[in-house]
Amino acid sequence: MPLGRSSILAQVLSVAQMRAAEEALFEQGTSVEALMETAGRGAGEYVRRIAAGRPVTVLCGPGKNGGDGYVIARHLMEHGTPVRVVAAADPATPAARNARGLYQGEVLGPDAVIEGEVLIDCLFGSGLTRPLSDSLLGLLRTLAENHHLKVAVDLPSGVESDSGACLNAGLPRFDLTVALSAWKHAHFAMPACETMGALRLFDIGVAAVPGAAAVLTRPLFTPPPADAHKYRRGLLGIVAGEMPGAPLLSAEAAMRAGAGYVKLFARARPAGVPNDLVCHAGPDADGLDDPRIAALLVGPGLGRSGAAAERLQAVLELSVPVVVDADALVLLGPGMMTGPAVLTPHEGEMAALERAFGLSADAPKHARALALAQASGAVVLFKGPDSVIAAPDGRVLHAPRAPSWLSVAGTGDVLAGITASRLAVHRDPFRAASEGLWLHGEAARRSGPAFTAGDLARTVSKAFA
Ligand SMILES: NC(=O)C1=CN([C@@H]2O[C@H](COP(=O)(O)OP(=O)(O)OC[C@H]3O[C@@H](n4cnc5c(N)ncnc54)[C@H](O)[C@@H]3O)[C@@H](O)[C@H]2O)[C@@H](O)CC1
Ligand SMILES: Nc1ncnc2c1ncn2[C@@H]1O[C@H](COP(=O)(O)OP(=O)(O)O)[C@@H](O)[C@H]1O
Ligand SMILES: [K+]
Repeated sequence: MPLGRSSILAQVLSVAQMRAAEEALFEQGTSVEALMETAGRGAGEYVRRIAAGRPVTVLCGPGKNGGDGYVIARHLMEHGTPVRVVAAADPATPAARNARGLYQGEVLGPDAVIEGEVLIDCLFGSGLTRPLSDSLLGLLRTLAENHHLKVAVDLPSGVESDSGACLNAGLPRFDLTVALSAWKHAHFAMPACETMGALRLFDIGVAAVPGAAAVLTRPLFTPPPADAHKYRRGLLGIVAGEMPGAPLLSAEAAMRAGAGYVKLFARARPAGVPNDLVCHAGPDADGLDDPRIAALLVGPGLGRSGAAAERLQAVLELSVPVVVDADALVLLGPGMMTGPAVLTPHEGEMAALERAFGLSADAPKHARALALAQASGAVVLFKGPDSVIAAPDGRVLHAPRAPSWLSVAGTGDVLAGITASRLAVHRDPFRAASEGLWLHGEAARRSGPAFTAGDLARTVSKAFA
């Protein structure tokens, strides 16, 4: 079945994939000029609305991003918005030269002193290959300082499309970034994504690209079937360790994320176990061989001692679908996982895993997640302000920005609990990671400012709404 337009619009493309998708449109008879016209008019309409009659300065570079800028300027002129262009360099491609030729308005050189209301950055887009020269960086920064509202077209100049790296220090921040034709990795990767302001995408009709990454969109949740019972909805076992607080937080979240039954396995019943959480007290691995267990969570509060490592080994040998988080990630090595698994590292745990699996950390975040997924055979949910999910089969999902209030102790335990709960429901690790990450972000959005991890865990059921 062909993909619907909204699935195609969720795809996230590398520069090479973007060029290939563009080539496919050319082969169907579209010209570069026509594509630039569509893209420039689309972005121009966003600019016209946001400018609301205020004068606009468009900074144009030599490539196609600059070409888009001349189309935007012409669109604004035609609709009565005052506009002028600052040309940082002469157009260097036939399409950009054509766009400049069609624009009849004012074009100033890079030395002009300009102050104004709205700045449009069309200096460089996805074609940026090296840092901006000092003079171009100076021009961009001066214009940014002298305008109130700043809009980047496709990408802010100075940002590397495939990695989200900022190739210069001191790049300006934008209020809005209008992506053209498809999302790029940089739109979701730190540090670039933080400079972009609100994100919008303008569709120019590219087709689905096989193997492309995608943005995490709202999953489809259904209530339990009419004949559901607690075991059919999934029994989740949470393996406690040396510190009781973290697995209790995971359990609070897991009980609200869909599993029919959440059971805490601890050596002794910890203080503060809520009445609605069943606790199985006994020695290591006691009770974990219950065939009704659909999924396990191990790691939060586990500890890093020899005893903790043995406990982890015993859990992984059961080959039950498992979420491996926190301390367990630091104890994990090649060959230890025997069943379906989700790993949920933050940056520090990722670095430990890369050492254990002999992987390089010198790559964009999504590529690091994918390399670990392929080396370990597990789905990897690499957390942070720019969380990303990768599967061994090559699927990659970027999360949209989540509230930075999540940067508080214990929210990782909540994410692990939600993800494990989803895994107990359907035993599909990639789906569990996607649903877990989405519910976690949505619970954070619904929790308002300055929440605790406990508040977040108690908000998870509302995120289903
Ligand atoms: N891919 C598509 O389907 C479409 C792309 N369009 C636009 O085309 C853009 C990509 O165009 P280009 O590939 O021409 O790339 P850019 O416009 O980003 O510029 C690349 C040009 O600048 C040079 N360059 C790169 N880094 C430089 C630096 N630091 N200092 C000086 N020169 C540098 C390159 O050698 C190349 O000549 C997109 O971002 C988007 O705005 C749109 O026009 C329409 C459709
Ligand atoms: N600045 C931020 N913006 C958005 N999300 C964040 C930010 N910082 C952390 N998070 C999220 O919060 C959670 C923190 O998890 P983790 O680092 O394991 O903390 P802990 O071990 O204290 O639970 C992760 O899901 C992470 O993606
Ligand atoms: K730009």
